[in-house]
Amino acid sequence: MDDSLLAVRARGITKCFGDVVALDGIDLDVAQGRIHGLVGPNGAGKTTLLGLLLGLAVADTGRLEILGAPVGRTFTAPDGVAGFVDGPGLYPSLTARQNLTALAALRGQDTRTAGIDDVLDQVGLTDVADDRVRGFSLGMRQRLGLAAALLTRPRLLVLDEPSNGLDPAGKKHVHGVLSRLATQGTGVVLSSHRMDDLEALCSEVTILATGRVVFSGPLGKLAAENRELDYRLVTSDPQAARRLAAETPGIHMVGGAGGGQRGEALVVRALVPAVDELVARLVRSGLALRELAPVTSPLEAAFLALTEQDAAARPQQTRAQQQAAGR
Ligand SMILES: Nc1ncnc2c1ncn2[C@@H]1O[C@H](COP(=O)(O)OP(=O)(O)OP(=O)(O)O)[C@@H](O)[C@H]1O
Repeated sequence: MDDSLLAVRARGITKCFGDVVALDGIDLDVAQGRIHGLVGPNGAGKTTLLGLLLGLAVADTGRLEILGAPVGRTFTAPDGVAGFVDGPGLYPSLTARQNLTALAALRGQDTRTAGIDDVLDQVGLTDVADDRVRGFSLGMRQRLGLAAALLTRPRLLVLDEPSNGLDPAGKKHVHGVLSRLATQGTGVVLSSHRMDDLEALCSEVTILATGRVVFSGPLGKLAAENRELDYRLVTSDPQAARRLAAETPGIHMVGGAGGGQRGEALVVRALVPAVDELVARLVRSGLALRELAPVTSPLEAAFLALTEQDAAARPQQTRAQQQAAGR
């Protein structure tokens, strides 16, 4: 990838807290205009990594470049970066609008032209703009935090679990905002435990486990290359579909056509090319394919497999163990 188009370029990033190795040699590339998901079990290092991108902490070792500029060793948000970890910092006794006005004034922006009404509208908080934040739900605070970040017109947006507490309408607003920002060229890095959100939003993901990257790349690569998944198929002729599936190389029968819901679904385990071949055979035989979907999403399947493998192979190291291993 052309480095000049990278919003984030991290190489060999390590961060310890006392004896705990929170990040252990992280490499990460995030292109401008992409939404990049960070996923991993509790304690994997997601918040620590996001904190480094926001300038809330500095790495012990490694090289971090944000929007093409190397990050120094001071606790300052790199230019063009906005976002939050552990929830946005807001004044509870002020209204939503007053919070944004205060933040804009602190940054030296003209509060009349800062676009406060526009960002409130983008995150769907216009109706409660003059209510005090003290009474806001978690989801409303998250949306106001996003509005505050938008005011700075960031070129890199960093969000820790932005979907937390969002109702479906709030999620629609937040997803819309992030997708629009990415279309306009802003890089977005966000963490989440919600695989469905990540799949809906992100073009690429990094899976962290015990402070290390176990996968980083396009979501499609997880489905296409990594492993067999279970797929559920509904066709116009379940018995014929079952026969064809049994004859197709690389297809393993898991259940269905009798065992499936309402006796009509077939569940097979296969890699993507074998599923493609099965679909071609179904169509050639004149069967209608009415549904085809993975039973567990590719991201969830990869997440479980990769993080379980990692946990079995390598429990989280302490700094002393890491040094003893020569790293
Ligand atoms: N300030 C700190 N002091 C001591 N240890 C810390 C600190 N921050 C993080 N850690 C430790 O670093 C490791 C990574 O924590 P981090 O919060 O980055 O994980 P996470 O992936 O965000 O987890 P979660 O999904 O639970 O939010 C954990 O073992 C955690 O206990």
